[in-house]
Amino acid sequence: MSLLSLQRLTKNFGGLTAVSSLSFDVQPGSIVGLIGPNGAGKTTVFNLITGIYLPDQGEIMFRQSSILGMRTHKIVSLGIARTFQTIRLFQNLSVLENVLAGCHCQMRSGVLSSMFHTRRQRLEEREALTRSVRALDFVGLRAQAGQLARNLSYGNQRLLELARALATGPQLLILDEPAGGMNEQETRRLVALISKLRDTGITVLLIEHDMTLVMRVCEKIVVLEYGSKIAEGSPEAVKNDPKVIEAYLGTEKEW
Ligand SMILES: Nc1ncnc2c1ncn2[C@@H]1O[C@H](COP(=O)(O)OP(=O)(O)OP(=O)(O)O)[C@@H](O)[C@H]1O
Repeated sequence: MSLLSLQRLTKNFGGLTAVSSLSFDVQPGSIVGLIGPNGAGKTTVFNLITGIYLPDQGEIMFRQSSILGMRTHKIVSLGIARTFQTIRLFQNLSVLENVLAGCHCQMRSGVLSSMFHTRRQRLEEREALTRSVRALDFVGLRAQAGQLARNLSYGNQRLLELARALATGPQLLILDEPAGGMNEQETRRLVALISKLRDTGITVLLIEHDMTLVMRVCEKIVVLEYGSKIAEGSPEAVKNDPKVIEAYLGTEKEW
């Protein structure tokens, strides 16, 4: 049974159809890549899944239930976390504080509990701290927990975003160009981390222009062009698909 199922999703922006009747499934425990030329609609798909946009048509099922129309924080609490194409960190907060901020939407205590610092709130804070430290450990940034985010290298800032998403305890992790701006060594480390994530039972859906990374880590690849799916299958099958080759050759820019 699928963990995530997109069914005939369509999103228009004025006269432009950014995503057109798109359907695909993500199986639990898999690593799926969403690729396509610039402007193909990949980020829009992520924004639809995470509740930033509402589709004009279609359905989004997570664990067999519709998440259509839900607010982003509700979707996160159900077990979907994401990172963004451009780094979105609190640069003047510490590495640990950045991860803790990501846990915030999981907390149930209200304003009154915060004001009076109730037992429940203290418990939730301690749990958030444990999860945050564990996430930093996972990405290899525990030793830098006290540093300001802005003092981390670019590659480590990307890993910090990954840790922040991980600390929410997701079943599905959505990564928008996780290797963007990384050097070769950082990319290799990321590939190992993504495989390690899957080994812990987390399902990964990623957008990535680095084809070597995509081909190396993904079991399934979905290819978009002008908002429509033109291919879906194993890296080998997709690489040799004439429609994909044509779309790839037809674009001047790197995927
Ligand atoms: N909020 C918006 N309003 C209007 N048009 C938008 C909006 N978001 C995206 N688009 C348009 O929808 C199309 C798909 O954009 P999207 O960012 O999803 O593509 P992408 O495949 O992620 O591209 P890239 O690889 O460059 O990040 C583009 O033509 C884009 O200009």
